[in-house]
Amino acid sequence: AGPVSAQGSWKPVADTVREEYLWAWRHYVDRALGADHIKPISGGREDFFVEGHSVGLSLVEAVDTLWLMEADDEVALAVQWIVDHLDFDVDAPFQVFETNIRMVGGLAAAYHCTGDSRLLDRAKDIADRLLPAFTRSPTGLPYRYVNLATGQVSDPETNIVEIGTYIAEFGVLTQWTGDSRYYDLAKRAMRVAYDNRTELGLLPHDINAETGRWRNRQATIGPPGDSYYEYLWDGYRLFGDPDLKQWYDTLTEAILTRQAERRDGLLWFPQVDAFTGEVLSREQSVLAGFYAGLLAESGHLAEGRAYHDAFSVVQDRFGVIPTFVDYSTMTATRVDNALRPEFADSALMLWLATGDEVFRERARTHFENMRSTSKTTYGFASLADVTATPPSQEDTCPGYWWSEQMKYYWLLFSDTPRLDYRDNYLSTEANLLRGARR
Ligand SMILES: O=C1NC[C@H](CO)[C@@H](O)[C@@H]1O
Ligand SMILES: [Ca+2]
Repeated sequence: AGPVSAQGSWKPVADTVREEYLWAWRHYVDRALGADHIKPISGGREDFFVEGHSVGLSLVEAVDTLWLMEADDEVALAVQWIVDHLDFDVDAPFQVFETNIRMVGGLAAAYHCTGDSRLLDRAKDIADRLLPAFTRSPTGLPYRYVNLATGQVSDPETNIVEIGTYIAEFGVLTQWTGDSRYYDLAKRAMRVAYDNRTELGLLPHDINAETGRWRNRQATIGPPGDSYYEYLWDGYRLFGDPDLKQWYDTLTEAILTRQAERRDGLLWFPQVDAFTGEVLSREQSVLAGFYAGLLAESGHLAEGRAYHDAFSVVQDRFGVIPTFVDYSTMTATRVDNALRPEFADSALMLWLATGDEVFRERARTHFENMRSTSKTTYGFASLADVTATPPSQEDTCPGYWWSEQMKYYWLLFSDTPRLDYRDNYLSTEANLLRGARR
């Protein structure tokens, strides 16, 4: 069971999370089975990776969430669809980073939860189709796209997220198949970026895969820097690799020394010039909210709490956190929000690290505000303008919704027996790669 708490008071919220999820899932099955996305307002279908060819993205993202919710009939339906219909022999370029965290991760998590080796076979199949992006790169930094059928690679103008967010999914594949190529290729790419850190110990975020040279000067813990740092720590936590911990600690020390700023008692992480430390922008992406959880789990609990406190002020002010907020004025500089899960992600991490009820309260507000603004005819919709009255919706639901926030809420409120609350691992896409209790 989770940290000791008044379980009874949270059960009704957990039940509502599960009801809403299964309600949305039934509409997806009835109207968009096999589509990457359902269009929640019109009930239509939408492709994500390649226009005109879906690969069942939302279904793959949903399997471990359904399993944790003990919706075993739905799990069986999803697994059967994967076995019968999921085919990666697609003659088109797929984005390597997105395909890894969503499809490799989703299938690996489905295997971890169900033990069905056909799912591991599929995870290996898609991972193998991504490898040319790494093996055909002169530096080991992967190209951004690979054609899943021909292995043709393209677009070296990449960033540290898209070269550095593989070690969790590739590492468990190495563990589960015995093939060390996956781990070695993922780690090699991370090393190239680390070895090119500036004298201040900071990393710019854009890099060229063919030359290994930086393409910009700005450092950020938000996109497209965020999950590079996340996966250094995660790789150490999952596989005990001391290199990854040393790289993480070195970079995090520099971030906390040179990139953290307190304003009106709140902790923020502005964008800075990686070579001089000059503050370039005080905008915070809603995606940067994950960093509060990463700091908390990696030995910087005070800073993790403080950064979540800062984002909690934003949630209280706007209801739903805008995609970009300038913290020097507390104004939204981008007013949309594509059902972003990061505030709930770090609320779960902080609750697991502290048992402090405030993080469940904040996650409940996140859930209630999402329900009241995003729920529509056939599911939950991204928001075009969180500042409008009422907030305006878009006819799309991102694949990560099926894997992330609803799973975070469920784990926070249900105390499900299917999770080992003391030893578990959720990837940056909330794919459960450790801690399933069958
Ligand atoms: O790491 C990620 N970045 C963007 C998405 C959520 O905002 C999601 O794909 C994942 O959490
Ligand atoms: Ca993430």
